[in-house]
Amino acid sequence: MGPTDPTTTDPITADPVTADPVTTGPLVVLVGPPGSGKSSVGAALARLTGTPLRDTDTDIETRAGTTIAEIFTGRGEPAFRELEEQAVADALAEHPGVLALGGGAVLSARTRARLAGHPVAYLSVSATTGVQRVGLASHRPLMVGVNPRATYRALLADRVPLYREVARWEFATDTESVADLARAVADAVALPATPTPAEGQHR
Ligand SMILES: Nc1ncnc2c1ncn2[C@@H]1O[C@H](COP(=O)(O)OP(=O)(O)O)[C@@H](O)[C@H]1O
Ligand SMILES: O=C(O)C1=C[C@@H](OP(=O)(O)O)[C@@H](O)[C@H](O)C1
Ligand SMILES: [Mg+2]
Repeated sequence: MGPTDPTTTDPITADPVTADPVTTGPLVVLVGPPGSGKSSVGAALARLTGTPLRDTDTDIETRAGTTIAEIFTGRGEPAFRELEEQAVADALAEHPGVLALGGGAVLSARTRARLAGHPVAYLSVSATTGVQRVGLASHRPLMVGVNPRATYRALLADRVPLYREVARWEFATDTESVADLARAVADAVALPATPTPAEGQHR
């Protein structure tokens, strides 16, 4: 996907809204399903560009003082989604660097509207690779179940249109390394790469 017109729908009035590019906020926002590499590529991008990383899953756990798995089990998914909506809104308002969202953040219409105008990159992944990457990780409560592959396919069917709605760029991640993806995102979004001391030694 190349640059797209960041058009979305006002969550209150349902009127189409064409957002102007925002001039403050994160340098780049990463969206995509679990296992697409948002957290890993986000960390690599932050290192590459010498900018801070923020991951809304970490923010939610810090604020709640517990794990995402505990929030899902103890309070339920709707409670988690409310915390997530607030965490994304705060990070969009406050964070100037690389921002990785949780895979389900785009389920919120308010969040999708808030993302309009921000430089959003969608990391895509096939169901086969996505399931391999997340495995049966219990810290991803949505993936715990009898048939993770069917769960993951259903998740992709629901969400791929939403990732595409909010993103200006799309990167297929199945056969790319985290480092190559970080460079590709930095190039597309025109982020300046800052050589780390380790890279400098090879010059
Ligand atoms: N491009 C990639 N190639 C190989 N492994 C990857 C890639 N991206 C992510 N992974 C691995 O997949 C797992 C999930 O990655 P993570 O960054 O946590 O994804 P997300 O935040 O999108 O759920 C981690 O073990 C990570 O090392
Ligand atoms: O897809 C989802 O609904 C979720 C994805 C997770 O983040 P990652 O996409 O970083 O794994 C985390 O927010 C939570 O377990 C719910
Ligand atoms: Mg993550």
